Amino acid sequence: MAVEVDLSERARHLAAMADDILERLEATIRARKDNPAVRSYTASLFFQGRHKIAQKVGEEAVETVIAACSGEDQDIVPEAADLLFHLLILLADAGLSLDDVRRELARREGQSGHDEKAGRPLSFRPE
Ligand SMILES: N=c1c2ncn([C@@H]3O[C@H](COP(=O)(O)OP(=O)(O)OP(=O)(O)O)[C@@H](O)[C@H]3O)c2ncn1[C@@H]1O[C@H](COP(=O)(O)O)[C@@H](O)[C@H]1O
Repeated sequence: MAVEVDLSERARHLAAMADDILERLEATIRARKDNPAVRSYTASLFFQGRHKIAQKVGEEAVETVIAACSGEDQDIVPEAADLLFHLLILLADAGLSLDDVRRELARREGQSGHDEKAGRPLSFRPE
């Protein structure tokens, strides 16, 4: 019983930490968008525009896949961080935020992916 309490406290702690850094990073990214700094990588991506940002998201996603399929499991972590960072930039470029994604995930909460897929019109189910 005591172990269960410890585990759930640890899970809450880890979730709070994750929220924190994502919130801070999102705020930094928004600040770079509103006030571009000369030596800012983020600002340089906003300057290059949507296609470049989307391309970076694609590259980082592929690098995450490669790490998942060929490296040590720990190698996924830095690639996942790159992917999340660039995804936040893409959201910000589109005037969207983590809250929009949170709302979408909350909307889906409790609905099995299998059930959702089975409920799609046939035209959305190629296989
Ligand atoms: N979390 C990150 C972060 N993760 C990855 N990167 C950068 O993302 C780039 C992606 O790596 P790549 O090798 O794919 O990129 P590249 O080859 O340089 O780019 P391309 O020329 O291929 O487009 C690297 O330059 C990384 O340093 C990041 N750059 C910034 N941040 C955060 O954003 C904040 C603001 O950074 P600036 O906007 O640079 O001030 C920082 O304080 C950090 O908190």
